[in-house]
Amino acid sequence: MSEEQVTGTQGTGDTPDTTGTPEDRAARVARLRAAIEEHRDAYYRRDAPTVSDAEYDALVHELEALEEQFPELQEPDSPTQTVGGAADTRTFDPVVHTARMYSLDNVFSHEELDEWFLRTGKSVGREVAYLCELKIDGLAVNLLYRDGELVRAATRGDGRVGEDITANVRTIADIPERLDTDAPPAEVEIRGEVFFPVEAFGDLNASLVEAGKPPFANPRNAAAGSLRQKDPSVTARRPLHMLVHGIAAWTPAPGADPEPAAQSEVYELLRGWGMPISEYYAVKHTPEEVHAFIDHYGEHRHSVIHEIDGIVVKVDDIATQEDLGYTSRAPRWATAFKYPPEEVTTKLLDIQVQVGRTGRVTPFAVMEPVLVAGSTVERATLHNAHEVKRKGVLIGDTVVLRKAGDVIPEVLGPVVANRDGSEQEFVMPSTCPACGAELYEQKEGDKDLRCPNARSCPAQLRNRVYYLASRGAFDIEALGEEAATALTAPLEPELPPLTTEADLFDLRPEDLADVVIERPERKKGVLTGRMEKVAYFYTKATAKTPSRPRKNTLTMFEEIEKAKSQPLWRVLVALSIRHVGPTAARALAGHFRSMDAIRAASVEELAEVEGVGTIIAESLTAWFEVDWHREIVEKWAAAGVRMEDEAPEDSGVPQTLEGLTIVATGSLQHYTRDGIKEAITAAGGKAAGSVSKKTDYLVAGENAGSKLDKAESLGVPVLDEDTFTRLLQEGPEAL
Ligand SMILES: NC(=O)c1ccc[n+]([C@@H]2O[C@H](COP(=O)([O-])OP(=O)(O)OC[C@H]3O[C@@H](n4cnc5c(N)ncnc54)[C@H](O)[C@@H]3O)[C@@H](O)[C@H]2O)c1
Ligand SMILES: [Zn+2]
Repeated sequence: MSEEQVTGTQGTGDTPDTTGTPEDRAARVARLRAAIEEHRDAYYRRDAPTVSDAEYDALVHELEALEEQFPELQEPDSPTQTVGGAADTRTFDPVVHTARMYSLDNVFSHEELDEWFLRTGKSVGREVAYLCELKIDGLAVNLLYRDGELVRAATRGDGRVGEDITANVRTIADIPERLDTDAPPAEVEIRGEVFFPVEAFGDLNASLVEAGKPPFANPRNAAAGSLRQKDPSVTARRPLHMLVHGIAAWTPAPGADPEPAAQSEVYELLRGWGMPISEYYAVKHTPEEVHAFIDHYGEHRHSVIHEIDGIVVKVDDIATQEDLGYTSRAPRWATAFKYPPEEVTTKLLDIQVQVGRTGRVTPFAVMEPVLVAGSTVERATLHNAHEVKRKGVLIGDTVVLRKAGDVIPEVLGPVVANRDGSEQEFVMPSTCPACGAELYEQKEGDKDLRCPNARSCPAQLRNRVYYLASRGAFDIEALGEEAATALTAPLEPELPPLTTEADLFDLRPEDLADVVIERPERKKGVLTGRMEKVAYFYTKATAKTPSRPRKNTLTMFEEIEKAKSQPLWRVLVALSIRHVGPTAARALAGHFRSMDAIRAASVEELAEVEGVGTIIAESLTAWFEVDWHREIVEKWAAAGVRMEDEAPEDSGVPQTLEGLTIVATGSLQHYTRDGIKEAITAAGGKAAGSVSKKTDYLVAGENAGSKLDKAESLGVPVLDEDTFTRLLQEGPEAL
């Protein structure tokens, strides 16, 4: 990066700063151009960008806006007018492309896309069909076939001159040496994208780290770096794939296949020749259909094996493409709709460890807060010490952080080029940070380390208490994360109100009068960076009023009281027995109906219950063998927690769903996630979590995602909410 960090107006469509003197503007334009060229060099030549694509795009966007508003600043060799990249002719032989390779223009919103439709529609003068396809985030490659034989493969380079990577490309299994046709054209260039499957990325970085080599920041760089190797045997070991998306430089041969007249026909022809074609393209006839295609893949961006950064929209008819032509850097007949970025770079400030509910000690990344996919992220789990090593990240690194929609944020890899030598390797502690106990591996060679002090490690106890109050267990809303800390690990008194969850239902408000916790101080909701001590459950005494329980504390006690009559499956979940989540707990409660019966059952009897199995059965029996575990159940029972469910006959609910397995997905109007499962189970059905061939019905609400796709592909009947209600009331005959 240049001596001075040039950053752009992040995001899209922001107007650049156009105030200031013409000299200021010219200087800004010069700085932007220099920074963009530097980034291009790092990205295309070294396969190691130092900023995220979003940051790069923001620079380009600002430059474009300035050049548009002040035409006197335009230059033919500005990065806005040229295809990014240059052939590295010291490592590779240069290749002059027979037909130029272009970049693509971008739009960042549906409005901008509509403007593009309007522009193209106006130039063409009639309605046209559009071919929509996924924009593959990989490396552009040009394949030259002469008389049906692959004779040369090259990178894009600057669009005119690329790099000869023929030997490397021959190692990619997707790419045929010979076109599967008896009548090939005399010469044709086939263009496409080489990519690195997202799933294989973690393994590649792990093996690089192990060999003492720098890891890649993301799959796109892994593709480029793997292909642009001096030694093709290195490329051969990488799981590269290719998808092709265009032809150029077609020279006919007598009697050969005719040149296609539409982009969609190109794909049919290429498929017939044995070339790898994406299965996700479609011809659309109206802008509305194109918008819908874009929205669909915006939601299903991750069901594809490669990364996608957008959708490419192309005029389908090739004669019309030719009429529309090209600018100096991109076709006018196509544009790329860019999705909001999911990858950003940020600083890895520290790696800390946390102790979970079951004693697992996991490292997590503490990062400079950064906005990605709509939310601010500052932490991400790193799973275990082994995973930290595999990723090759060091404390102090700039890292690529990826957050996809609602998916948990993930640190992809380090930006090695930004290291200055001050970065530090993470060292996994050998003792528990919460209780000091020596950590152990549960099984020889386990990647996870655990704290053995299950009963009284404050961190484990706190997390169990937080969990037992959660929505899937007792559902005690007023007992959140902070209250769980205050009950089990307060600053004062030294002996916390709870030293085991067995005593939860025996707590009284007066036991909590002295509890003080320490927490980050906020002024008007904003963190001040200082810590403050607060009396947590009680108000502070003043000269006039004595200390008394806060409203929230009283609510917590009311909710704890109510929790005593929760159904058996919720009690089971609340016990934090490994592998016994809501689904298994429902199955167990449905079958045995009482805690005593579950406790008395043998491993075999437990394992026989549908949805339970040996692992859960063994985990249950082992759990009941521990004294302090049994004490929890006994103390809860003595305090009045209900330990059995009413018999199904007594429940009065007609068993309309007997023998049916039903999955619910999406948001429903009259049921919560748990509510619908309860309704299904109460009516004798099985509420399953995922769709399989055994699923009888899928109940789909609004924004149903992958489960709906799966059900449709397996032919599982899909019900809307009203139909489900009818099924519930009248049974399957009613449908
Ligand atoms: N982080 C950085 O420092 C840095 C530097 C330079 C470029 N970049 C990134 O690279 C991109 C710009 O590069 P670009 O000029 O190559 O443009 P582009 O990647 O936005 O679009 C052009 C390319 O898309 C490819 N493509 C993928 N799927 C396609 C399909 N289905 N049909 C047609 N083409 C398809 C083609 O190979 C074509 O060359 C931006 O995303 C930018 O953020 C990042
Ligand atoms: Zn511990």
